[in-house]
Amino acid sequence: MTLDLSLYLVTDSTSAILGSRDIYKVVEEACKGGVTIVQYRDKTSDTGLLVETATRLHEITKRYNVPLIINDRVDVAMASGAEGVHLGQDDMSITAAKKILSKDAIVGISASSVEEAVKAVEEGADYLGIGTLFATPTKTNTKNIIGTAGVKTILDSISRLNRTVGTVAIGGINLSNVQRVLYQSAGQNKALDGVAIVSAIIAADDPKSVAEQFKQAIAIPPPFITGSPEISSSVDAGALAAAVPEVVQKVVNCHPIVHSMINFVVANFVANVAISAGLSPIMSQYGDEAKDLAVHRGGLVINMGTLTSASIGEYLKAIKAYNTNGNPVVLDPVGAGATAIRRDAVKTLMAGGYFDLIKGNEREIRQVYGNTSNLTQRGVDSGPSSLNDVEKATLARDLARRERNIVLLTGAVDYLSDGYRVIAVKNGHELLSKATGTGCAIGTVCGAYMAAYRDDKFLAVLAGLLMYEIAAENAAAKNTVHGPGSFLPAFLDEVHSIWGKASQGNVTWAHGRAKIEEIQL
Ligand SMILES: Cc1ncc(COP(=O)(O)OP(=O)(O)O)c(N)n1
Ligand SMILES: Cc1nc(C(=O)O)sc1CCOP(=O)(O)O
Repeated sequence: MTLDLSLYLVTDSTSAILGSRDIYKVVEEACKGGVTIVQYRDKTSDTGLLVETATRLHEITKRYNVPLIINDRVDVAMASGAEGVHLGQDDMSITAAKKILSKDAIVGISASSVEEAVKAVEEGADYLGIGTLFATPTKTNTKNIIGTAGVKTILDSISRLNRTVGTVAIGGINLSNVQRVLYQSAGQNKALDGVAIVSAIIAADDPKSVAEQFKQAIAIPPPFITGSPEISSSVDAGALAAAVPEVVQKVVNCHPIVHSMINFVVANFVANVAISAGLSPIMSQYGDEAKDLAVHRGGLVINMGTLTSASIGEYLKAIKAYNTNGNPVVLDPVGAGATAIRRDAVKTLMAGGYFDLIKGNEREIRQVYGNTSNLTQRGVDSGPSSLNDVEKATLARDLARRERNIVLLTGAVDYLSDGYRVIAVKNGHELLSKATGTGCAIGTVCGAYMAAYRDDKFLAVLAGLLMYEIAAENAAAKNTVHGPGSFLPAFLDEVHSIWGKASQGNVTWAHGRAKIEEIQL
């Protein structure tokens, strides 16, 4: 049997995951759905039952030409005729297992650090189970949560050894993060060979269908090289505009928490916008606090406007907490190209976690993307544009496609993309650019919108943006508004007025107001 690690199913017989279902049926359905290797992992049964279950599982997996691996127990692998074992760092050594097992037996081992991985490869492991990728309720006593950045470091280290070894990541992988796990963890010369999944398949109502969906997600061609045929790039601007009021209503009814690690110049204004919009803001720069805050299904905003020597470490702690809890994170790379410190900060943050939304002006987005030829940035203001409309739309699309996220490139016209769909949003008012904080507040609003409306992040960001920019248009139209000083309070009033209407189910505020255009690239 060939070793195909691409979709590696690890079983779990506990009531929390398997429940009252039949493990044999679940494994058989998963094999039908296309899992390529199965590990029988049972931490509590006695040896007799382990051998009996493994033997029956092996009869099933053989029918699908899928290798069966036994967790921890070389004796059970031998007694059941399974194709191999998976060892933990505290189990028998690879050398000892290889001595006992047949010469073509598969021996895999867990690795959570470069040292463990290198040692395992040198000892002749057939594959590594690299983790813990993300925190997971399936196994809470894990050593080290390493994220995609940790997996990438391990892959880079073992690729230098010039030895053949398979690799899978394990821990918290599900259908919504599997593609970015594969993309973000890829090292320079070595990518993961697959993903190991427990609860997302074993606890699923329909394991076959979920396995099929994993197969599809894993098979999507790498973005950037070719457009993905599975994902539509066409936009129905009218339908998007029509969907916005309902999203705004859902968000205001949900009153999501939004944690802003925001610059001190604008913190007060941004908090006022958030409160006026019916959101629940907290402005905390203390990364360790994020552990407690990240459990509330809110969003996090990283705004680099007033970096200090301590900021990056604090940001990384908070990003990790929100990524681990599956809650959205926004990067607002304020002044990204202005100094060497900020340029490095962008790289560190991009490698250290996942951003659901990157929001910035043209120069900031170019800096994040790495399109920096002839790019100068003197301070944190946007400066004159050097790209035409199509180039801006392309930049937003390409960054979103590369990062598998949403990109909002702000300016007189905003460009919003999820890597496939691209729209231009022509709402807003010039007065928004005449005061500090008005751009930063968009990041906070959109972070909260993505947290409260999870069906479509692209639509969530669009809804937050339109609510904000229509409020600005309403404020600017007031005859009491003569400039930035009178605009800001009027703007807060208008945000609050839309909140009031939306919370009563009144959608008239949005009628005929969205100025959205599809961009075909
Ligand atoms: C594919 C894969 N990777 C890692 C593990 C974890 O194994 P281990 O460290 O032995 O921990 P337990 O599974 O024994 O709790 C795995 N089982 N499979
Ligand atoms: C069995 C196991 N080993 C891990 C490790 O980090 O070594 S994490 C894990 C459980 C993974 O479960 P799920 O896919 O449900 O998150």
